[in-house]
Amino acid sequence: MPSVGFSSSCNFKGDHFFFDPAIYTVHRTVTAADDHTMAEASKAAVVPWRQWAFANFTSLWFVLAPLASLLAAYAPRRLFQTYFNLFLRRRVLNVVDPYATIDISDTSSDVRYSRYGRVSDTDTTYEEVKAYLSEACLQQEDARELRAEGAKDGDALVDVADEFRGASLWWSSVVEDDVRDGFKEKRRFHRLTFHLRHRRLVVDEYLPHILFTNRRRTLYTNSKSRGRLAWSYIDFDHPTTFDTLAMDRAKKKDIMDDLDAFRNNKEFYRRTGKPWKRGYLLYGPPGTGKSTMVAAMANYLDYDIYDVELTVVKSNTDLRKLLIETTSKSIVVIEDIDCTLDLTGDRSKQQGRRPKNDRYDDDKDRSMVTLSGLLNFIDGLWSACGGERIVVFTTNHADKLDPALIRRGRMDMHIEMSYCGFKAFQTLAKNYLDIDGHESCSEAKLTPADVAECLMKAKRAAGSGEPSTCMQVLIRELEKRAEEKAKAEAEAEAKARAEAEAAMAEADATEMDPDNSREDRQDDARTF
Ligand SMILES: Nc1ncnc2c1ncn2[C@@H]1O[C@H](COP(=O)(O)OP(=O)(O)OP(=O)(O)O)[C@@H](O)[C@H]1O
Repeated sequence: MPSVGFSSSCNFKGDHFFFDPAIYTVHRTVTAADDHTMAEASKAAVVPWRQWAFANFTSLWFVLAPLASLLAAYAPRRLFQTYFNLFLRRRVLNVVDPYATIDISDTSSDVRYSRYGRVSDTDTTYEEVKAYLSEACLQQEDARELRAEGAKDGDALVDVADEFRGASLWWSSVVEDDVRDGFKEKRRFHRLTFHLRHRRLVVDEYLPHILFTNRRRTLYTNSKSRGRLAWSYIDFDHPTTFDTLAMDRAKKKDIMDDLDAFRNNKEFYRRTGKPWKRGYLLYGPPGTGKSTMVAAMANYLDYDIYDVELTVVKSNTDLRKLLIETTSKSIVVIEDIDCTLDLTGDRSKQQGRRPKNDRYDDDKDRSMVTLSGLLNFIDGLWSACGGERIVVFTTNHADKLDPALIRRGRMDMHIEMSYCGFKAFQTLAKNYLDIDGHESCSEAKLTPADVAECLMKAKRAAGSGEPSTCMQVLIRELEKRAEEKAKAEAEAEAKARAEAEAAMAEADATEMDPDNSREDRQDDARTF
């Protein structure tokens, strides 16, 4: 959560309100020219006033004193204090100083705690505001660049006046000493000052405007450091968009419409009692763009990505902890889910088959996340926390997954990523060679990754980038790839056929001469 706090500051000086009636009276009565007259006049004015005050104070005291002691005895002290703090003081202060400030602190040195203990810090609000201020500074000629006291060398901080819908706002950078548990640290924050009457505008519109337009997407991944599982993160800066994604246009539009419907229908989800989340299963052969699709989704929705590495998650509880720490407006991805874990629940079947990127030798380091743990992760009670979340599984073999894992409702949309068709080829030709509406397309089953590689080669080989030369190289390259692929497939097929024939021949031999084979088995037994 962004650390945004309100404070109303006030330079209240008591002497502004100091009032001495005696002196006031004396000055008003100084009209005579000589000292004697002045002294007489002052005596004449002061004495009756003092007498009046003394007489009234005494009688007032007799009235107020019992009232005060009654109040002190019976009035609830807290109520009194609250009333004073919330009402009287605020009223007075607002008249004296009608400006409010919001501090957005740099939390990089702070530590956040969840109910499970210390967690990684993931608040990037400070950096987003800084990006906004740097931009504003470039645009405003009168914005002063200054270094706040205590800032590190080379760290230019800004003092910027801004305007939003007619409201004037001022930003300044502040560095303060912060003493916690006996340790002194520098606390850095951006301070926004504005008139109190713009409070709603600032909170509801201005700050979201800054944080949204300067929001940098983040790619998180879970890792283990010193035995503790936490999200680590980097800026997510993937250039893929739905425009550059090569796939059938109608299919692409379907996906974009579905994402729009998800994003814009918060109210619908609330009304129908459904948690605001959606699951996508991306399946297809390697190199058909499953990971690329996730990047395109994140860029389209402007969401962060949480890339879950299941092999380092030891238990269902750890998985749940990770889930709780994800924020809304995010895509949680589990890639190659079929090879990451044994999700059948029968671990004995998995002996000898290690996960793709298993780095651990001991069984104690193996992930014990179960199918039910994963199902809970997707749509258990915890999964609804935060809302506006998308879950994506990618796999090369959808048929290997447990049907419970991918049933509609969990994985709402199943998207097949397939070989490069005509439209996909055109998109790639446009992306790589800047050629529009090219007619040729390989008949072979090439993945977009294969085609992309050919296009890169064609561009390199053509050197000058002349489209016609490029195309010749490309067509040659595609044909070569297609031949290689056909050859590899034919070889694989021939091998599989030979193996099947050998197995059938062995079975026939056993059937025709059962005694012989029994003798063989007895011989084997004697040898042992
Ligand atoms: N549909 C596509 N549109 C544009 N580029 C693509 C597409 N598919 C693949 N590519 C290119 O091929 C590369 C590999 O694609 P990607 O990693 O997305 O495939 P994948 O299906 O996730 O593969 P794997 O199953 O092995 O993880 C990408 O970097 C991208 O350049």
